[in-house]
Amino acid sequence: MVFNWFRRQFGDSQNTEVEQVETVAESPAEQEASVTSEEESQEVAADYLNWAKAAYKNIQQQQRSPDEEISTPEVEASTPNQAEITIDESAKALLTEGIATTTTETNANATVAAIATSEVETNAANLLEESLPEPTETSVIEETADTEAELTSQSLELESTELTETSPELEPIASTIVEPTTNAIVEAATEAITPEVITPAKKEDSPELPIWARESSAERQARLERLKATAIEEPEPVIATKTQTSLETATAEAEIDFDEGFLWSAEVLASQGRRPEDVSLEEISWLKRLRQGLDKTRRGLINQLKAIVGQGPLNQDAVMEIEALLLQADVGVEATDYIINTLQQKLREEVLPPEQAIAYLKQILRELLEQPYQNSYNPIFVPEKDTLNIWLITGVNGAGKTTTIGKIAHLAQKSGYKCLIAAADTFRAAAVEQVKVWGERSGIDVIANPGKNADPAAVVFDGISAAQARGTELLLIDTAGRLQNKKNLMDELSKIRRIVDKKSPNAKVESLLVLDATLGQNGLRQAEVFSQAAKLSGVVLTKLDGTAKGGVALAVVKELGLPIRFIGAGEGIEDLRPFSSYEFIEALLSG
Ligand SMILES: Nc1nc2c(ncn2[C@@H]2O[C@H](COP(=O)(O)OP(=O)(O)OP(=O)(O)O)[C@@H](O)[C@H]2O)c(=O)[nH]1
Repeated sequence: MVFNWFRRQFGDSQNTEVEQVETVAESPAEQEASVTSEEESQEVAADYLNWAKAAYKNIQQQQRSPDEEISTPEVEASTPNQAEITIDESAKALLTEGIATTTTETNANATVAAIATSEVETNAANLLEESLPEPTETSVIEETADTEAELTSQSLELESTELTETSPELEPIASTIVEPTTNAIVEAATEAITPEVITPAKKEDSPELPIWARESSAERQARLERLKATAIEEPEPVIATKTQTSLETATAEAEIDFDEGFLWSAEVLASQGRRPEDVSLEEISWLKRLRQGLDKTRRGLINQLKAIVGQGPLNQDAVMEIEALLLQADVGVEATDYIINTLQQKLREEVLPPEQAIAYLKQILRELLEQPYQNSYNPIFVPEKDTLNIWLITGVNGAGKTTTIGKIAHLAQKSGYKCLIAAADTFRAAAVEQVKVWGERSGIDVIANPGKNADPAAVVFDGISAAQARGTELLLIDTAGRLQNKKNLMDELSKIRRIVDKKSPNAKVESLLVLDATLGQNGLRQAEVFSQAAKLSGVVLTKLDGTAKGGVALAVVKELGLPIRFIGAGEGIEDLRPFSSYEFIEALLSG
């Protein structure tokens, strides 16, 4: 059975009404109730440990026989609450000395919620009468599409000054675009978008650590070794029974350690109602990478927040301190105000101990990230099987568009979708070459036009023709981000959209904006321009690894009202996953 990486579930159900395992946030009262006694919290911790052990054992089995069906591991623990508690002495020691304290914030009563998927909105309203580009030569990389060969190439004369690779600016430069219909549009420079660079003040690490991290790392390592020795079988060498790609080999050979990162990842998955026998090393590794990636943002936040929030009702000084922390993490003014007001209201009513105050804060942040789902955005963002889904990928050059396309193509391929890429960012030859490289990496064909100054609209046309001929399920279109002004950008994107709607009126069309998280608040200005130019379905937030501005995710949602659909936390092909507000906030604020 294929694991659908977009749904994070096995199977490729074609239902639009899909069931999704979802964490239902506990109310603070429930959270309080769940930590009434030390004994109970130890039981919850023991459940999580059992879950982690079962998942670890299952992953070991997967590594031993990658081709075999995943079988249910001997240790039965479908959810933490149902898990049998059979813990040896080492595990008990580990529990009593720490893990229990970390579980109080999490949702041990994860429930399965059915969420209806609504039809993807298509923008048929803007369908205008426009002649499509005239057919000329087009090449298909890797494989020639046996399609309606009336494919097109129109010269697009553009005099543009190339911006530097690292600059996200859209410079105002006079340009001339010859439309496929030969109507020349001469645009004078109108607007400039010049991001400011805000460098947040660096925060020193607070010495305060969660209890389970207080012991020395040597002691902790020894404890974990004891646990492994007594409770977990050592993995046997991997026996590959099929020809593996380099990626598969890398995954199969990856180290699997029953360490803190594994325990944390297991707890996050278990809290969402996942079953240990359905969890793969890739999922665990991703969570570990996400947490590691958000390390810089977290270090500036968590310990100081704990120190402030734990003091009881917030006075004005404390509020200002929290405000400053959130703003430094690039959470933005609007989101910060919302968070502070909500938190303050709660803390006025009752005094919460630090752990519970943090749990409540997590709930506020999760709810904030999920706000767009209450206003017309579908929480499920999954390509529909046996249908042509067209995803337009937009964003300024350098934001990570090409990389994102490669990573989504990889996810699609792993999830059993027939995928194709159209390289319609034709402004820079290197951009097309990069898409080709990513296509090769993920084994996905790329439709491109080898000619200089090829018309992006023509490439889109060709891409759709090829996708229709091949029964493609997901067509990813790389669009240009480096247009000289807002009018050009809007014209370009709306032209592409018109072609998509006209050529494939039944396709499920989505537009994703790729934003570079390291730009923090400055990225929001780009987002505003793009959201005016295209009806966006959501945002892909890239480069979350290594930035202290991870809080920008909250600003994106609060200020633009857009949902985050994917997050990228690294340059590798596996370093992008569908966004989960629960996992993001756990990674951002884990102790
Ligand atoms: N650290 C990190 N780097 C990333 C991530 N995503 C992309 N990058 C890097 O960002 C740089 C720009 O990425 P591209 O995908 O080429 O960006 P683009 O928007 O397509 O820009 P053009 O290639 O100029 O069209 C590359 O060096 C990527 O490896 C990420 O999540 N983390």
